[in-house]
Amino acid sequence: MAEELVDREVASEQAFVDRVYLQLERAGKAAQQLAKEGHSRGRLGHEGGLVERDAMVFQAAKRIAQLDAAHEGLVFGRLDMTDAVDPQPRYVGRIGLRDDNHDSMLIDWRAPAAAVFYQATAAEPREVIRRRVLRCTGPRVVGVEDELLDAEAHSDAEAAGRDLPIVGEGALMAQLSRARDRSMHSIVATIQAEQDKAIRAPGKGVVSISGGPGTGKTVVALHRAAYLLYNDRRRYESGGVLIVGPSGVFMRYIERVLPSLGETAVALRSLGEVVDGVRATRHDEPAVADVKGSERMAEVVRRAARQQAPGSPTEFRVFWRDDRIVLDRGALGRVRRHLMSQGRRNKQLPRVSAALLDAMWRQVRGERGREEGREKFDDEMLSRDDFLDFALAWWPPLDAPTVLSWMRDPEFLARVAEGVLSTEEQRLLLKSWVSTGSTTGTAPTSDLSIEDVPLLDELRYALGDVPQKADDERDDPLALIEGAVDIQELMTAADREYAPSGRAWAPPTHSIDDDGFAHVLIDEAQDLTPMQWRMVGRRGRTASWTIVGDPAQSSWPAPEEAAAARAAALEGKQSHDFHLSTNYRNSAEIYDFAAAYAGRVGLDADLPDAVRRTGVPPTEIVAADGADLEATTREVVVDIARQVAGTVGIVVPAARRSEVNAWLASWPELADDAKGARAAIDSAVPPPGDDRVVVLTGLDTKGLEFDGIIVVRPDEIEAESATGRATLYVVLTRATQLLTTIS
Ligand SMILES: Nc1ncnc2c1ncn2[C@@H]1O[C@H](COP(=O)(O)OP(=O)(O)OP(=O)(O)O)[C@@H](O)[C@H]1O
Repeated sequence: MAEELVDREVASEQAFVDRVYLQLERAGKAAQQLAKEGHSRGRLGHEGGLVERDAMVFQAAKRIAQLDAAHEGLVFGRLDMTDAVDPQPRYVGRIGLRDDNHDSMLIDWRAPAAAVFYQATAAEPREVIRRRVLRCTGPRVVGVEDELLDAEAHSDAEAAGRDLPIVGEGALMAQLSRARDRSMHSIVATIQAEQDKAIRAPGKGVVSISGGPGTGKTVVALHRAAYLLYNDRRRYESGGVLIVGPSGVFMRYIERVLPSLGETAVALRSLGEVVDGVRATRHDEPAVADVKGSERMAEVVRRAARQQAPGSPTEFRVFWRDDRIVLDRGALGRVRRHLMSQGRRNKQLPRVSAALLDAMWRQVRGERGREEGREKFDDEMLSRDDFLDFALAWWPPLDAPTVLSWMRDPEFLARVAEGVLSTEEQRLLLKSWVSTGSTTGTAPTSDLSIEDVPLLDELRYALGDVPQKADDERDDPLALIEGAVDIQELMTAADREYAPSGRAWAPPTHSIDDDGFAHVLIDEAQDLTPMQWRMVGRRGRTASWTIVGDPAQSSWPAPEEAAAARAAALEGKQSHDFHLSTNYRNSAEIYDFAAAYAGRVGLDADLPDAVRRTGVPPTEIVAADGADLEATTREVVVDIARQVAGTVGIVVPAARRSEVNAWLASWPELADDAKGARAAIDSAVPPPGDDRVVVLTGLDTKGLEFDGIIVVRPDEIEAESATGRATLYVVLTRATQLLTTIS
């Protein structure tokens, strides 16, 4: 009987969903037609036609992308309101859709009219009688889950002849028990009231979202980005939304959420990719990372940017009429200081020759020379190759990688780090740089570590962009120093923000003037070093922000220093704080185990309630090193991979990663019968395809989740760095179903 009722309800929802898909197809065709018309207008050739074409094609393409992305679970919610408000059902979906009469068929989940879907509760039903979540696979309705919010209004409505049966076991539990795959999914159908508040907070100042593990901070922040884009598309699409997360693996884990919500106009960057054109994926060892992340590096880098280029000339001599002119160290030092006081180094390039000529002219004492005059003197010098070569070699246009490579020289580093870094700290820096690249010449950016990127960015800002030359001078480096240069007009973030809409976020330009965004969203913010805060701060000077984090999960050892850098990055902006209190990831058994660990080692953890019980507590196993450890790990991994349908993470100390990878490659049963599980060979590179089993270090697991977690040698993970206990706490909070530790 109950099954029949469910079938009947599913069938009736299917009829509505079918109508929606039909309408969607029509809307898609109309958009394509618009695109086609746009193209043929462009072919007319006149300028007006082209502008019109761009606008139309863009709008149409955007609409098509939106519709394509919407294909998964397009309709997910239904509200039945009290008679007084609306006797007709209201449907909520990933995008809004109207029928041919322009009446609303589907309400966009971000629209004000959809807010009640998330905010109504049994305590405060807000005229909602029944909230229904539709579970769909593509266009097929496979189930419905109802919640009765107002029993009194329900019996009134039924008495008045409306048929509102309550079926299912609750959408949230069904959603939380699903097997995990390699990407994060959107939660539009089951956003909880406290999460909804953070998602819909106004796009002003800083919205800060805190909460313990698994409370939905990441997924809420992503839905917030979609919400902001929906509500102020012009501002955020033209100004750009920057989303920063801890690692490349994490960015790939979350990258599908926004497109599935119909949004593609965002820049998703890991901390190693924040600077345009740079992509670092390797971490330095913890002791080195601590030095590179410290705010003190800003001073070291600033000094480096002011140093004379190593190997550049220190003297220039020339005869002119009766005078012997010598620019010696002292004279050049004065010119250098004068130029440096005028602003960023590269910005001074157009002034270099004039400043040198000033200093030289002062040495012209002879009568003949004086009589011929300054103008003649300048003309003659500027036509001499030796002068121009000198000027260019003495004040060359510099890029950040080059100056960073200077710091690989111990003497140079000692000079710029004096009084700021200890000898031991300098040794650590040198060790990390010398082991990865040459000590001379320009440095490639390909061997940079994630911790080098903020140093590079700091240098970009200390040096300034090399002024752009006019097109006809582009190939002539000397054009830079021959006085007037046509500096390309660059748009600031504010210009872009208010540029005519219809143009998406501009592509990377590598120019610091184009670094700014309209919104900056930082995930796992507790891990940002002071230098990383400086880097992201520069991208959000005029932006609104969303900042997400949990201090107990922090792997930065000096929290006060990071807090100060964060405050400086957000200076003058008002903060609105939201706190999430329910853990949706871990089973209660697993989270209790992790929370007990946090208490035992003295972490000041924010402890959420875990709402789902599985009846399976974590397992602790002891194994001796060597063959025993491998055999035990193998047994546990194979067992867990068979028990869970989704992903499995083997978390190991960094020093054991290659060892465990080698084991994995040699275990045939993983390939054969553990339900399609195969071993990933290197966790630094995310495995291809849909491998279910991966090997990760503790730091790699930040922000991720797996159905099963096996922790190999937790004590070693704990001892790996000064913040190893926080890292192990993170590791223990990654599993949705099964957790085993092997000590
Ligand atoms: N309202 C919800 N409905 C369904 N699933 C949810 C909901 N909120 C959170 N989740 C799920 O809970 C899990 C944890 O979410 P998320 O990763 O965003 O948490 P987090 O707070 O960022 O975690 P951590 O700080 O531990 O990395 C995800 O699988 C997410 O989809």
